Amino acid sequence: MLRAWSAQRVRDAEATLMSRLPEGELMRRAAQGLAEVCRARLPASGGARVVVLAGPGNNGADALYAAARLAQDGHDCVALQGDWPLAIGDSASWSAAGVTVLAPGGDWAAPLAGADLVIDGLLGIGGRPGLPQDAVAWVDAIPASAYVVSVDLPSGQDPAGQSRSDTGVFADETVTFAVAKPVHLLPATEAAVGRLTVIDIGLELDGEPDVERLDFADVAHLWPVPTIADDKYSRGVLGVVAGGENYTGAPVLCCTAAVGAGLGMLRYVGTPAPTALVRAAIPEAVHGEGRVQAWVVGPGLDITSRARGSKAQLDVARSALDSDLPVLVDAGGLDLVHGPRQGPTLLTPHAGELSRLLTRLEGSETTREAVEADPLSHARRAADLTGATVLLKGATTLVVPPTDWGLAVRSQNDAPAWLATAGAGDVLSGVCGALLASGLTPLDAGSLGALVHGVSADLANPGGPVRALAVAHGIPQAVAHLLTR
Ligand SMILES: NC(=O)C1=CN([C@@H]2O[C@H](COP(=O)(O)OP(=O)(O)OC[C@H]3O[C@@H](n4cnc5c(N)ncnc54)[C@H](O)[C@@H]3O)[C@@H](O)[C@H]2O)[C@@H](O)CC1
Ligand SMILES: [K+]
Repeated sequence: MLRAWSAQRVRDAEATLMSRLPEGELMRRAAQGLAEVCRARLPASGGARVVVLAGPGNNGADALYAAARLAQDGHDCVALQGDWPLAIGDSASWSAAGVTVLAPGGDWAAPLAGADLVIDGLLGIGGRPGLPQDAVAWVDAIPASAYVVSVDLPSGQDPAGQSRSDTGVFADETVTFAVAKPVHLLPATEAAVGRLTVIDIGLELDGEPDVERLDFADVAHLWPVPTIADDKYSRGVLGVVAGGENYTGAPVLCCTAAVGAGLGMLRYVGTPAPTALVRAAIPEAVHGEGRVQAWVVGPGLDITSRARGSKAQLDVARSALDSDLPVLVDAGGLDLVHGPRQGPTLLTPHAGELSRLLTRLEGSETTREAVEADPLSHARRAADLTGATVLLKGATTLVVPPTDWGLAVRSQNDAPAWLATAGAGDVLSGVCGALLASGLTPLDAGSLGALVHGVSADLANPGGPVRALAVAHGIPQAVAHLLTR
């Protein structure tokens, strides 16, 4: 599990540790780790051009110290200083250490254009979103051929990871200290981070983190692997209320994925046309209402439909939501959510569905663009209003429990971009529903389901396009791959 703590909690822990260490020791460790990573990216023979974007705070100091070490290897190190005093030393002391500091107003364009490696030490966890004025032009002029290493975080991006800045740095690699921070894992900022390297500086953080990410090694701990004592009922029976006369594909995708995830049994409740398709595609399914351990309500469900069988199907959907069983609510089923329900609940909207849900529940308009600009706050609002865990689908998928539970948010980024395709959400609902039926919490079912869904997409056609049905069919192999790796 990858864990991230907020900038404030890292600062508090740093302050405690610093009071027990010689002055400057933490920064020495940070700069040493940073220099080692940069060294590994540069030719051992020296001679590369390294350009430091030296900010006004300790982030800039880390970068300057690291550059001084690279200068010892024979690299040509230049630091750009903006309209602010350097955090540490002056141009004479850095020059003695092998780093040429270009004062504000100097000709920075030529050295930057020739950079092999850029060390972005503008802002770290003390940064507010946005860049210092002088640095905007520097960041814009970083050549595409340079390898950009951001110190602690890509400068200009929000350390809390809530909002994205298009003018901030987009790094090839971010070298952070002690632990990851939310900026590294959350959807608004993760794309700017590049490869993430965490350097041990002897700082331990404890208590519930702010953000968590399941990794492949977590699958073996969480996945409900059956034992010889199990039977089909003990492994979990899932009821799926999905599809309608106009939406016949969603239930096939959802049920295929759910059965493939290793359910004990699946019950399907649909209208005539999708029922015929589910009968043909998933012979394991049984049809009609009956005892289940969890429900999936909503893929391809049109609650306004008057077609044959729709009313009876909707009655089952409503009674599922009225029950105290775990329910995953997706797509059309989200229109049936009015507030907190009794049982464990996982809502799985995409940004557009979340904006509509919030608009309806709050009685004032929330746009899709607003959700996309700050996914975490909006998912949290929906979780707080409904008492449900909210899985917000996207390139990075968030799984957000209500604030007063005091739990970390999960953020999963396991899927290739090819997975942005119709039907992928129906597959995800089937996998997560199967996990709910086996007894996992909505938080675990959502994040583990998102991970397996992404891995299945990757394995279905590494490096190329995937269709949702291939992802659904690939779930059993993806689970085996993760359990036996
Ligand atoms: N605190 C510690 O013990 C350690 C800190 N380290 C480094 O120190 C960094 C934090 O240092 P600081 O607290 O000095 O903070 P930063 O270096 O992140 O930046 C703070 C400075 O930038 C200014 N600033 C912030 N946002 C701005 C904006 N948008 N536009 C213009 N100016 C802005 C602030 O007024 C302040 O002068 C970490 O990210 C890490 O790189 C490491 O050396 C490890 C140890
Ligand atoms: K930085």
